[in-house]
Amino acid sequence: MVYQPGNNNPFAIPSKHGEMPTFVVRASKPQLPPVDVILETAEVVSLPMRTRFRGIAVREAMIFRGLKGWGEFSPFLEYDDVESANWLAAGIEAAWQGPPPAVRDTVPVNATVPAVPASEVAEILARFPGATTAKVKVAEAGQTLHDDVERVAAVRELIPRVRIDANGAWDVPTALEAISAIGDVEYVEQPCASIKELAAVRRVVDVPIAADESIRRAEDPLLVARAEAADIAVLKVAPLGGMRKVLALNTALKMDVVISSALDTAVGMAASVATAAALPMLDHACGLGTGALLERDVAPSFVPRRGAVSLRLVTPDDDLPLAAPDRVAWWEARLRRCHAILMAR
Ligand SMILES: O=C(O)CCC(=O)c1ccccc1C(=O)O
Ligand SMILES: [Mg+2]
Repeated sequence: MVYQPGNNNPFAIPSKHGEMPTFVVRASKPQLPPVDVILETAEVVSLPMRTRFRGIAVREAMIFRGLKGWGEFSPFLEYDDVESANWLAAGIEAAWQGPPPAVRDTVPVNATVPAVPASEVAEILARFPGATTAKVKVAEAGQTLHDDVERVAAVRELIPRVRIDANGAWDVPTALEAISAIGDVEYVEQPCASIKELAAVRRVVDVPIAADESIRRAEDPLLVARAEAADIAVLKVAPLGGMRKVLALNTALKMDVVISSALDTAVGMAASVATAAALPMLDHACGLGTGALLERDVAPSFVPRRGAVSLRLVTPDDDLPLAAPDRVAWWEARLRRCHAILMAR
């Protein structure tokens, strides 16, 4: 924490020229609420999806209330505790610090198209009214390049600006082949898994390359920029440890950014939208319309209207779709382990 200047410090002594001294006090780490305080208000929810996404048919999440509102803790089930601890830091920040100051109150969003057959594209896009950009999942396991080409073509007929996300599934030659087969796109998100491969693809193709996993799952989120491996940074608030962490990264990266959800519930989405709303510059649609992919949410979802979502605080509904007792116990144990990791950081 930084206190300055010393104007309201009763112990400050003005210099002989009359200025008050500036001094800086740094806490060793941000204040963490005790884990039992978090657990007092915590609920574990189980949210069915309208369409399977990233292999997920039911989204589980823990939400809890702090002094400034609600926070979400929802790392994907397969993530380890060290990675998941970032998600907890983000939830605690939302609940005990609240959002940073906004510079806009709506955020343009892309339609998010899971790896569905081309025949289902229109029905998915109808959930994102007014969207002028669509993000299409490609390179799904068990599917072919032909499936991707057909799906993207079906999207393009309805929404001209398309970005694709391969989630790191291609090697370099496959990425080059796929990018040329799929044709004109706004950008290609995470075509390959490693930073080296991203850089190799980027050197050869004209389309911009976006990095997602190479930032949010990396030891050092700045490596992508140093390696000149991407044009655009896709930043997710929970995996990167919170709203202020993402705003700091945005400054450090000196790249165009897109804020995207991690399949957040409305509670996590409020923090993601608040982050996008606080960016000094925002030139691209964000991936914050995924509430439209949930059958049920913890509060009214951030569903896009006229291609944008609106900034707002979220209070969960009274009748939450609660998870079964064994799942609640699993999430409580995970919360305790991740909290211990944050205490030790
Ligand atoms: O960016 C979007 O349109 C939606 C968010 C999204 O795609 C996503 C959601 C959960 C986990 C991973 C991803 C991803 O971008 O890879
Ligand atoms: Mg992605």
